[in-house]
This record gives sequence, structure tokens and C-alpha cells, in this order.
Amino acid sequence: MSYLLSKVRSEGESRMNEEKKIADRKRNLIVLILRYLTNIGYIESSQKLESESHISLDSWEVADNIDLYQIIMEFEQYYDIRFGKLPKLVRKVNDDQKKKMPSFPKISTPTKASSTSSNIKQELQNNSNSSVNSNLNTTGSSTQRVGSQLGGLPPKNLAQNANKKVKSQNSSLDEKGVDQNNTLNMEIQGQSALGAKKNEEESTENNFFDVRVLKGMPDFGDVQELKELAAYLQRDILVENPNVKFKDIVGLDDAKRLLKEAVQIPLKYPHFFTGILEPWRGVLLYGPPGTGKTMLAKAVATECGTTFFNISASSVVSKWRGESEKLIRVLFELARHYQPSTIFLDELDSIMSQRKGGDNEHEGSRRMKTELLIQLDGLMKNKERVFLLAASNLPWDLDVAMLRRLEKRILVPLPSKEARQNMIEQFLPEGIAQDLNYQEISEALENYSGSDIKLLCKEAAMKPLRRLINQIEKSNIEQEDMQKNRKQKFQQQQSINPQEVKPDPVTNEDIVEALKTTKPSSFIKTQAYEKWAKEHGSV
Ligand SMILES: Nc1ncnc2c1ncn2[C@@H]1O[C@H](COP(=O)(O)OP(=O)(O)OP(=O)(O)O)[C@@H](O)[C@H]1O
Repeated sequence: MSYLLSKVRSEGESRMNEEKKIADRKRNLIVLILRYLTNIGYIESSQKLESESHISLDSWEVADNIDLYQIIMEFEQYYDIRFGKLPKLVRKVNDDQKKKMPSFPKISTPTKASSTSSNIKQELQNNSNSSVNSNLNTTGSSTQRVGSQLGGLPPKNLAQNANKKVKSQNSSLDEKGVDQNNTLNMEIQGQSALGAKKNEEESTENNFFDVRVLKGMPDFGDVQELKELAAYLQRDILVENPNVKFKDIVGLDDAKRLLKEAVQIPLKYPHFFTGILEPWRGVLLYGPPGTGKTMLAKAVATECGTTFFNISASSVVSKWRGESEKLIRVLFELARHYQPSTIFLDELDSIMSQRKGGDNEHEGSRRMKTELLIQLDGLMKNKERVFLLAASNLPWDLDVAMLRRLEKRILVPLPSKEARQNMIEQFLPEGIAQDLNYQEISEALENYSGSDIKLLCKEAAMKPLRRLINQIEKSNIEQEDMQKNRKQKFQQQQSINPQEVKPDPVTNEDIVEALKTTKPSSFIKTQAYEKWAKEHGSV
């Protein structure tokens, strides 16, 4: 039995490892291409590729002594030794084939890299003596011609061809959720979270996100309006790197366990979750504000490697009033396209409140509500790997039709005393603080949410900093006086490194002071949530 269990576990793990390996390989290939393009002077192409792929040389670098040219050279040598001839890597396209060939899509994203272009140019100069460059000088002119041919294609055809190609590739994607044939067909807009510097650990985990980002956009039947909505969602709603782990969230053990059970385990062992055990598609996280609902949703996306859409329901209503129904449709379409996906819909009560129904309800809101219900029904019927995590501070206001579709309802309560103590220890560890009576402080923070506690700790930490700033400001005035009177002593003082000046540690007194001005933000009593949990909770 234990042999069987470990076999099932290792199958689940090896499937996830395989997905990760594919993502790694694709990312590596793009980094190699970026480096190669930069080395041979195709700066604009390199910038466009960075902007399309959301992979940047600011975050990734080719490892020592490796480059695309060398890889090809070594492959040729290997092939020559093994088969006694050189491999044929490319072949000329004849006229018939040219007509059938899909081409590159238009690039609608403004190149992000004007600020990096000077860096790249500088790097190019530094690299001008590299062996790769000198090897390539002889082929430079022919490569240039190929580049200009690609640039001359008419944009409309480019986009259409690209969309067709993406569509045909998607068929290979649905089964495993991994795009096996993907080429560089992308029309992704917006800034790249991947452009930011990351440490090695983060980067490895983000590979799952890279896989989604490397997929093309759905074509939306070439309807421009829907494409624009999708572009907005990609830019502002799709979070490429939520980067929150379950271990970063203090307490909330029940909520974490339930979410893992609802999302992570079914993704890892899908064959168990069929028939009556079909995974939950809709989960409601409810509780007072600032208790970690958003963090939980981000942790689900990070740890399960799902594409993460983070959308606030109130912003949909206010920003997209007339269009909100279409926006919801496009949102779910994108989520299905990039599945497995998690949609986090915050402040659900602002659109799904039963109080807001009735004759006065705006026609647009009514249509959006209906669309949301239709989309949720669709998820359940079609066994898509898309999860809706909705959050609300006012669960009792929610429309019953919506509640019925949020099959799991999980209370995210105010932190317990133990959790409060852990939070303070996390926000103000020894070193930043000195001799804090963590236990007593946590007792004083009843009814404070995680976000209130963070705010309180910040306020307390500001106190020694304010004292230090006052001292610095005062000493500046004194120094100016000294400068006038005793020039030599001033010069001696100037040699002190300002970086070494640090605020004193936070003390119990600082906390007491901060408590006077930082009060709990939730005005709804915990009992109200517990009462609702008893009547409607489903865990
Ligand atoms: N359990 C927790 N562990 C660690 N930090 C927490 C926790 N709960 C809240 N916080 C802190 O409070 C901030 C706000 O939390 P979060 O946005 O997840 O709350 P929320 O429940 O989604 O709030 P709202 O209902 O207002 O949207 C977090 O960024 C984090 O710093």
C-alpha cells in the first residue's frame, strides 16, 4: 500500500517537474536569443522580444561560456562525429511554401526598453571584441537582409496569421496544460513583472508563470473590442508573479488547509477528482477586512503554479459600467486559455449584493451579474481547470444565486492571540526591536486584523526613526554653524559614513504610543461572521 501511495505521489510530482522543465527550456531559449541579438547589434529586435516575452536581460543572464552560436557549433560537431555529416539546421523556403507560411504578429506594445537601451548599447560596445561577434561579422550582412524582410510584412496579415497559428497550437495545449509547440507568437501588452530583479528561488517558481505568458492570446474571433478588453486584463489584472507562499501567512491554518484541498491537491492528483469528487470551482473567502484573504488567494496561485487574475469587483463596476458584462466574459475566456488559472474577485458584495437588485438596478450591472453566473456554470460543466476565489467582507449581503455557486465558503477570521504574537515577532523582530514584551502586546491587540497589526508595527517603528531624523536635522544646523567657525572639525565629522547611522530599536514605549493612534479598522463584530459561518459556512 505504501509503495502504491508513494508511486501516485511521485507520478504527480514528476508531471509537475515535467511542466517546469518545459517552461525552463523555453525561458532559456529566449534568454539565449536575447543575448545573441544584443551581441550582434539587433538592439531593437531584442527590445521588442523582451517586451513581448516579458523576459528581460535585466533579470536573466546567459550562464558562463554559453551562447547560442556556440551551442549550434557544438551541435554540428556532435552531429558530424555521430553521423559523419553536418546537420541541416535551416533550409530555404520555396515560393509555394512561402504562401502557406504563418508569420509574426504585429507588435502593439510600445517597447519598454528605452531606459535600458543605453545599457544595452554599452554592453554591446563591451562585447565588441568577443569571439562570437568576430565569428559573426562575416555573416552580418545576410542576417541584416533577413531582418528587413521580416520587417516589411503588412501588419494586418501578420496579426491574422499569428492568431491562426496560435489557435492551431492551442489544441496541443489543452490536454496537459502545457504548450508543446509554442513559437514566439505573442501579442501580450503591458509591463513585465518578470523585468524586476528576482532571486534564484523566486525565479525557478516563476517558470510556471512563464509558460502561461509564452502562450499567445486567444483570437476572440478577431473582434477588436474584445481584444482590447483582453489587452487591458493582461496588463492590469493578470498578475505574473504574486509571489506569496502559504508560509508567509501567519495563522489561518484551517483556511490554508481547505484551500490546498480545494485547489492544489486536485491539480496534483486529477485522476482522483472525478464524478462526485469533481474539484470545487468556486470558493468564497469571507471575514473582516485586512485578515489575509488576498494573501491566501495569491498563495494559492503561487504554490499551485496557476495563472493569477486579481480583479476588484467594485473597479469593474465603476470603470467598465457599460462594458462590464463583456469584461467578465473575456476574463473567463483568458483564464480558460491560460489554465490552470485562479481568478480572485475581491469585494464580491459590491456587484453581487441582493440589496442592490430590484427595479433601480442599472441594466449594465444586471447583465454583468448574469454573465458571472453563466461563466461559473460553464466552469462547472466543462471541467475547466479554472478556480474562482471570491472575497467579501459582507457575506450576508450576497445574492443567493451566487452563494449557491460558491460551493466552499471559508471564514478568514481576525488573528488569534498566538497569530498576533507571531505577526509582531515577524514585523518587529529582535534587532529592529529591543526587549519587546511580545506576549503582552499581542493581548492588547484583540480585534486588530493582520493589516491593522502591520500598520501599528510600522507606526511604532517610525518613532525611533523620527527621533533620529530630528537629531540629524538638528546636527545639520549645528554643522552649518561649525562650518562657519571651525572648518577643520567639520571636515573630520564629514568623514562619518551616513549609512552607519541607524535608528534605535523599537521599545515597548513606542508600541504604547503607537497604540494610542492606531485603532482596529473593522467595525463589524467577529460574532456576526461566526453567526453567518454557522448558518451558511461550508468547509
Ligand atoms: N495572516 C496574515 N499573515 C501575514 N500578514 C497578514 C495577515 N493578514 C493580513 N496581513 C497583512 O495585511 C495586509 C493586507 O492583507 P490582505 O490584503 O490579504 O487582506 P484582505 O483580507 O484581502 O483585506 P480586504 O478584505 O480589505 O481586501 C497584507 O499585505 C499583510 O501585510
